[in-house]
Amino acid sequence: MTTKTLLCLSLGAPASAMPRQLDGLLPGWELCLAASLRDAARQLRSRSLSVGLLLLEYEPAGPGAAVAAIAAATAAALAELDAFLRQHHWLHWIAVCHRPLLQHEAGRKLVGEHCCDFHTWPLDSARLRHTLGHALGLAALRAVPFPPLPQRGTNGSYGTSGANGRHESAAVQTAGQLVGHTPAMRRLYGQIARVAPADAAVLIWGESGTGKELVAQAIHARSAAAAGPFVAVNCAAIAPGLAQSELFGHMRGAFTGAAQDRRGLLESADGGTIFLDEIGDLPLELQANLLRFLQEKSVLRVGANRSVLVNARVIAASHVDLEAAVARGAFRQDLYYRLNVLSLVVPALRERKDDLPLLADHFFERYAAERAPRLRGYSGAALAALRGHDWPGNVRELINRIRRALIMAEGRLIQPEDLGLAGTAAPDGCEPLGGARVRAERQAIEGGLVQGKSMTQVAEELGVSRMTLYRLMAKHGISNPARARSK
Ligand SMILES: Nc1ncnc2c1ncn2[C@@H]1O[C@H](COP(=O)(O)OP(=O)(O)OP(=O)(O)O)[C@@H](O)[C@H]1O
Repeated sequence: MTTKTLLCLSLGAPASAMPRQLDGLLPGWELCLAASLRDAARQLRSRSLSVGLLLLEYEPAGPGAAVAAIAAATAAALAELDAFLRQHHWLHWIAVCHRPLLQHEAGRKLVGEHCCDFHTWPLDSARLRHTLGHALGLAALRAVPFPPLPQRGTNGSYGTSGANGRHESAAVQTAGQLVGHTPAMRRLYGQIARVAPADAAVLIWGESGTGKELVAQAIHARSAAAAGPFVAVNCAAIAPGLAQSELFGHMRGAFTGAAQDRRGLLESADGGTIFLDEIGDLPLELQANLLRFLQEKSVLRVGANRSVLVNARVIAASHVDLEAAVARGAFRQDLYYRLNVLSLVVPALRERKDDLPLLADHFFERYAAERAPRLRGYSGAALAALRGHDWPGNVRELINRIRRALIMAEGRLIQPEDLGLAGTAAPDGCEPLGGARVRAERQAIEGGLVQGKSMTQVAEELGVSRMTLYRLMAKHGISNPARARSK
């Protein structure tokens, strides 16, 4: 029997009340309990969940006090919840509340906008189970690997109304959390769908802020381990002295301060995926241990004399050239080969500028709670400025600029200066350097390949290693002509 998992977020009542309220109500469901928005966000980061039950315990002050008695504190809590639900809109939410909450405008709006159904106390448990089963079924339908991509209409529109009157079609909303419809992104979606079911390690390369963690999440969500945890570790952020115990765990007394046995991050990813971001920053000593884990699928806690079997898939990511790190002796070659079984390249934003309007609309909606209500979208000049910029910080930079604009904009439309991009729109007839650079790179590779030379020769002439040549070919979607000829 497959496990039915549910996030239960209870607000407005003591955390201890929740297990009691749900006791015996939902047999066959595994409940992930969260008593705060922060707690819920944490659960959503570490698990792949598609259905959420919102237990809204806000009660009026007393009988008859119904509508007016929803205190200011409750209104503030509802506003905070509204922002949270906007952020986690891909979940199917079902609300359980007291009837008076629905007589209050903020409560009614929140449930109406974010939830696919609601129930009031006292609960009809059979109907609740039916609703939850239905929501899970809908979520499973939606989880079909990357739904069809949005079709650009004749007027350049994409579906229902987005920030610029463009449509954010259902496809955009649900392609995991990755947004983009350019050939480069479509190629990436195809690669994600292909590597997800395999059990091998995956290495993701891409500049900082391109979305490597989202790609890792998308692979996890489509893998056989999707119901298990997704544990993300930033190798660059672990304190050097603690790295061994953080990753592999420790036994009580193993070192000063080890007051009890503690499992490491690898063990907590058992049954799921461990995402090792900035893998190039992992100290050499730990690289050896990680290699052992990849070979033996077991971990030895610090101070332990027996190892524990752990079944976790490893997805690693790097924004630095690991091959160069291997050449410098900063990264183990055997680990590099072990991790690089399946590799993906996430394209930089400057290489897929046709995604900018879609991404801009997406973040306009995602951070809607931060914007002034009068703000309607982007001016033509702002869209041109987005296109004219080179995006060294990639999607993360785009998010930061849009969030700044949502707060700073004074008019009804975002202007280039709100984005901090005044004067960056590409003047007619002059191509921004980023685009020109990418095109030149592609032409040089294609030029070398068509002359029937071996990959080693082409790599030598271009002044890069063979691995880098393969990586660049994947980035530009250039296939190996020798392989194509032999088909
Ligand atoms: N294609 C995309 N669609 C929607 N959001 C995206 C996309 N790519 C990136 N993002 C968002 O951009 C931000 C940065 O993405 P992420 O952290 O995955 O990048 P990264 O490549 O792992 O960065 P770093 O190398 O610095 O760790 C996140 O908020 C992520 O949600």
